[in-house]
Amino acid sequence: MSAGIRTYLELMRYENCLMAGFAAVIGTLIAFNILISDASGSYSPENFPLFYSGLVFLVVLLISGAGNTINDYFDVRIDSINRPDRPIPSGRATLKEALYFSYTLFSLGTLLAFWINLICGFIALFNSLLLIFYAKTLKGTPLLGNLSIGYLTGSTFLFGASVFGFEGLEVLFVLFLLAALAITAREIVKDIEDIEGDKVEGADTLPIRVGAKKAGYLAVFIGLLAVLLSPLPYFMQMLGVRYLYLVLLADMGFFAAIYQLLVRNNPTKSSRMFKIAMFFALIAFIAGV
Ligand SMILES: CC(C)=CCC/C(C)=C/CC/C(C)=C/CC/C(C)=C/COC[C@H](O)COP(=O)(O)O
Ligand SMILES: CC(C)=CCC/C(C)=C/CC/C(C)=C/CC/C(C)=C/COP(=O)(O)OP(=O)(O)O
Ligand SMILES: [Mg+2]
Repeated sequence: MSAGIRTYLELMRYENCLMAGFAAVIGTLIAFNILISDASGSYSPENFPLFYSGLVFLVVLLISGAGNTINDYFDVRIDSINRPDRPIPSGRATLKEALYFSYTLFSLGTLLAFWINLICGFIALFNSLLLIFYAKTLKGTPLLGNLSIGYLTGSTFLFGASVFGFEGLEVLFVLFLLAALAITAREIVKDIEDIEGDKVEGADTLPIRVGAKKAGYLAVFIGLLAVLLSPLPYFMQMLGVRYLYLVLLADMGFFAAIYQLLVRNNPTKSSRMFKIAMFFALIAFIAGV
């Protein structure tokens, strides 16, 4: 029986896609907010690009969904050990269905991105190719794979800001950096969580290369760096004081994630706490506009 809608949504990991799309629109909002206060006066409050913001959301939703799907396509063997309940190893979706679905999403997302402007189009094209390269090859490269996902997720903010061309890109670099650091730390924690299945499969991840303890210390260092830099958007006057109060809540979540990893030696709970903290950080970004 062919895969149903629910299975395709599961393949996309639609919750991640919604969060990524939301982050991209926040990037558009924050860039616009900064550019309208710019002395040149080339932007005014009444001309917020609502239609293009919808396109930004849709492009990121499609391309991140494509990235999750192609990831499961190439991970079928390792997932049959670590995640046997996922759509492909469980038999609810075939490899061919997943591959065609992924390429359809990549193509649609990239075409829509070029509709916005050339910078958006080239970011979408580059990210699509990187997601395929990650799933096929890069994932098995210690740390480089983690950094790729960090860049890709952080790039959602840059993508949203690139609705305004290059000037949008430079104002959102700090948010890109914060997200990239937080996600990279979480990706290392996820590799610590998957170390047994990865060993059986002969994968070459950072925890397998240097040991779970040292990999954990690196994840903690990167996570703490993100927390230390988190007040920057306020002090750089990109976001208001509401951001500062709420991001301190998110920072407590990051500390809880670090506690779960270092003290309780629980990478599963740590990974989940990282994700909750990132969600609060997203809320902080929007509250700070
Ligand atoms: C310190 C500070 C203020 C950090 C900012 C953190 C922040 C706002 C991050 C944004 C993260 C974001 C845009 C997430 C979207 C969801 C997503 C695509 C995450 C990447 O997930 C890849 C992961 O491997 C999926 O795994 P799983 O969640 O287990 O399915
Ligand atoms: C900005 C634009 C146009 C696109 C960005 C698209 C985004 C947000 C990509 C980054 C996040 C993402 C969707 C990554 C997909 C690849 C993925 C699931 C990586 C993690 O996979 P594994 O390392 O295999 O771990 P699990 O499969 O166990 O989660
Ligand atoms: Mg995978």
